[in-house]
Amino acid sequence: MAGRWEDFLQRMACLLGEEVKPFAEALRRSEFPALRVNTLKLLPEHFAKRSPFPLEPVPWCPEGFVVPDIGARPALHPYHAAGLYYLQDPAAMLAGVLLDPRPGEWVLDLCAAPGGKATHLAARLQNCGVLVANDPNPRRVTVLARNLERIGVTCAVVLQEEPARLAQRFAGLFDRVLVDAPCSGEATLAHDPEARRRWSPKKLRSMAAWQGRILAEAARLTRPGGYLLYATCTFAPEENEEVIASFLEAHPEFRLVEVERHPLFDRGHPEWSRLPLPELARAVRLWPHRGPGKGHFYALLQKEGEETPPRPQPRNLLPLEAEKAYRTFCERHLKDAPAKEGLVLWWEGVYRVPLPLEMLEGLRVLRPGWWLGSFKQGKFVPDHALALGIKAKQANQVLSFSLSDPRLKAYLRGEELPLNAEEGWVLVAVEEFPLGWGYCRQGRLRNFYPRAWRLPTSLS
Ligand SMILES: C[S@@+](CC[C@H](N)C(=O)[O-])C[C@H]1O[C@@H](n2cnc3c(N)ncnc32)[C@H](O)[C@@H]1O
Repeated sequence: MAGRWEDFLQRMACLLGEEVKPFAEALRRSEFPALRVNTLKLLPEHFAKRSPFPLEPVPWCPEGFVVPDIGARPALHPYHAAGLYYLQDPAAMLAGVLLDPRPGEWVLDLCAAPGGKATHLAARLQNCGVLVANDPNPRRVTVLARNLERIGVTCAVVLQEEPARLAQRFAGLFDRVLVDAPCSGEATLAHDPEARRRWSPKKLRSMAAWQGRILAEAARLTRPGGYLLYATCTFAPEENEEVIASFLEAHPEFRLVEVERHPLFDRGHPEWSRLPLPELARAVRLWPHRGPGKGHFYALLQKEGEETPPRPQPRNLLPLEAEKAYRTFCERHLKDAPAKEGLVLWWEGVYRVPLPLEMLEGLRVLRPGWWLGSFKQGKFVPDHALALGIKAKQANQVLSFSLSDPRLKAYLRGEELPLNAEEGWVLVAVEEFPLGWGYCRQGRLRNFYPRAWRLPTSLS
């Protein structure tokens, strides 16, 4: 741990003085888990009533809670599988609060994987509007798509693109843009040997140049009057105040916004920047020794002007046969069709897209929208994302387990279960929160819970 860690602390001592000791201790400490309640499924106060874990509120995020029990394993709880919460560092929860998207808006998360902040943005949108969740890393973007599905996000398009390609296509289109930039990750140095190996003062400069380039594309993507939030989980002024100072110098059409302050927020530090613009003090720094979480930097920027571009509506482009199969499924298994507009067939998948499909032409698309199911051999087969995006009361056949029912874990392990019900699709749930599909036939429930999510058989 010595070497780079010591170099890092020495640099931080120049900034923090005596405070570097509690700072270093806080970074070394193992954190309690923290979760953000998924308001697409239930309100924080309702979750608090049923929570199997003790909860302490995160001071700056009404949906956020620390779980002050080191033995709690919220990632393995069935509520996690049902998308009732997302595990997230408390400092990262401030992004959704500061950017604060409103239902109906068009929002872009440019560096979105694995989806902590994107799922928060979708929840604030109440699934109404458009969320473009993008990440150029092919492995990470797959995890992003899965997390959006688990949380029940139905308004998202998932892309795997470079920001410059998005800026060519979507310039001036988004009401709110988040750049949660790739950074040197100093907040994770104490526990991540790989981050320590990569870290060096020289590296901070090259990261800053990279961040500046991403931010410049994000500026093109923001509409006049729109908001752009820059975030990092690192402390180096090179990657924070200095990136914002250079950005403001090159983009006089943006101003730094003064945000509502919590007593635990520190300000940005102009005196740490080579370009000491006084307005840098409007940025927010969260420190790991002053509040929950490992620390973050945020700068909320607004573009001048006031122009909402036309928002083209998606059209139904489902071939007749596929539409018939989808409608037949809905009539038989659901109370009503959960999506009626913007239906498209993309490869074998039936999706509800939140924007016209032509807008995505030529881009690397992982999900053009909410994956309702697949059209195979003339039949509609529902997807996991459909189960997680609806309420149990919308399905005709529901098998809802209590937490103490041993069949619950058996289902999550992927096992087949005995079930006397009508032949057809069954929505499986925990306490009325959907978990996935099963298909009932001849007294057995075939298990369609996705392999990637299944509990290991060693966990009973
Ligand atoms: C700090 S992480 C994002 C975390 C994510 N926002 C969340 O809350 O879960 C930074 C992300 O930036 C992505 N990235 C790397 N290069 C990028 C680029 N040129 N443009 C956009 N994103 C990039 C990485 O793949 C990584 O997933």
